[in-house]
Amino acid sequence: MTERPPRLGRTRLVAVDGPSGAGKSTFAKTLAAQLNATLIPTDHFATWDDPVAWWPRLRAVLDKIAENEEATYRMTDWSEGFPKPGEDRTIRPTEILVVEGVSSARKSIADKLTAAIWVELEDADERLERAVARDGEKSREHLTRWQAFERGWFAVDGTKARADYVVTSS
Ligand SMILES: Nc1ncnc2c1ncn2[C@@H]1O[C@H](COP(=O)(O)OP(=O)(O)OP(=O)(O)O)[C@@H](O)[C@H]1O
Ligand SMILES: Nc1ccn([C@H]2C[C@H](O)[C@@H](COP(=O)(O)O)O2)c(=O)n1
Repeated sequence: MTERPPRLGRTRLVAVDGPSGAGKSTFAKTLAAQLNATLIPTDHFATWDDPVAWWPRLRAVLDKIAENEEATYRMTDWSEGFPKPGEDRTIRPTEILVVEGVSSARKSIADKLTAAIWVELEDADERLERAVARDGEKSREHLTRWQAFERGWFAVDGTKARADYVVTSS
């Protein structure tokens, strides 16, 4: 990854995208630790009612990092299994920034990405069961709705076709 050039100012921005339950968060945590990178999960912005339209708030953070400035945002808190406003988080300029979550590799950020990684697991039922096992049975309805939404999003955005790497979960 460090052989590829930075495209967000001095920062190498790496996006880990793919459908819910495929293993993005798990993969991205390991990747960020190995690269000594800062990790921003899009869960810090998304809520059930706002799956992707929060983007301007994350984009504002990325724009500050591109200017080599620190940036602060209010995290969504999922600790009780539902989204509520959480604490502020400040991100400092960094050599490598990993952004992980559905829509993190969206078309509008493609020219700033050092790498787009697509994490997938073909079996949609298995993905749903993994996500329900993670979040609890009460989340099944939300997750089912979310997975239907993201299918449409990915089809329109064409995310996978732009990926530099495809990681297949097993
Ligand atoms: N390779 C794997 N094999 C089995 N289970 C896995 C694997 N990778 C992740 N999981 C588990 O599957 C669940 C979903 O993984 P994870 O949260 O990383 O996916 P995600 O793509 O980030 O999902 P979401 O978009 O819903 O946040 C978690 O409970 C995780 O521990
Ligand atoms: N513990 C969590 C965290 C997030 N979610 C929601 C947030 C999104 O609506 C959706 C997918 O998140 P992404 O992979 O895009 O970061 O899941 C949740 O239900 N439980």
